[in-house]
Amino acid sequence: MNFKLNETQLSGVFLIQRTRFNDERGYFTEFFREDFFKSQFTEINFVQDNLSFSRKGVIRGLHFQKLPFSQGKLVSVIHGKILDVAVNLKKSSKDFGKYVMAELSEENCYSLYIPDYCAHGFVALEDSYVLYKTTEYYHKESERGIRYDDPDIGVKWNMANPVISDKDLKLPSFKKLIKEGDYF
Ligand SMILES: Cc1cn([C@H]2C[C@H](O)[C@@H](COP(=O)(O)OP(=O)(O)O[C@H]3O[C@H](C)C(=O)[C@H](O)[C@H]3O)O2)c(=O)[nH]c1=O
Repeated sequence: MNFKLNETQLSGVFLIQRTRFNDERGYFTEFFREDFFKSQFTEINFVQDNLSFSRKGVIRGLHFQKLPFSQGKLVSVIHGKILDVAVNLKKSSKDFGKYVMAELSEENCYSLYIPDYCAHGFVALEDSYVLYKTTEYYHKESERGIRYDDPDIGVKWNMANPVISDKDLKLPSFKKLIKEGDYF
């Protein structure tokens, strides 16, 4: 099998190492195999693929969709390098409010599986094309998020003067999100 699953310090979030076959022409790598995922995760069914391009310095996130439209995500980098972040929003979890960060790049062939009870975001360390599969369709009305620089979550983005959308700059704090009951 061309995939190796590694646990992270956040329960339910997994780093997947993809095999890359290099030769004089370039390289080949499998991005996704249903049999591998079904063998590791029982209820996983991806329904949508997304591609976003981010210039160096862009931060997108921290986003999630509320139940019943919550989305598990399999995040990969086709070209470039990102620091990918998942934040546990499951109230009953020992990891509630904690985050994990993983470097995903074309070079390291890592993908990150993020369960649907996590918020997701990333910073582009280089111009990057990010391809990710989701286990639920986009549902605009269910979109929620937390400010990228929330002090209670404390993500260390290591990016001076990041480029962030107006929409993301208006996202609530983690404390406000909890008050509104927007957690799992
Ligand atoms: C996510 C999404 C967006 N759109 C439309 C809505 C906007 O007109 C435009 C840009 O959307 P947005 O600014 O929300 O894109 P991102 O900031 O990259 O949002 C994503 O970034 C973080 C990191 C995520 O994990 C989520 O998938 C998602 O929230 O694409 C769609 O038509 N379908 C979609 O699935």
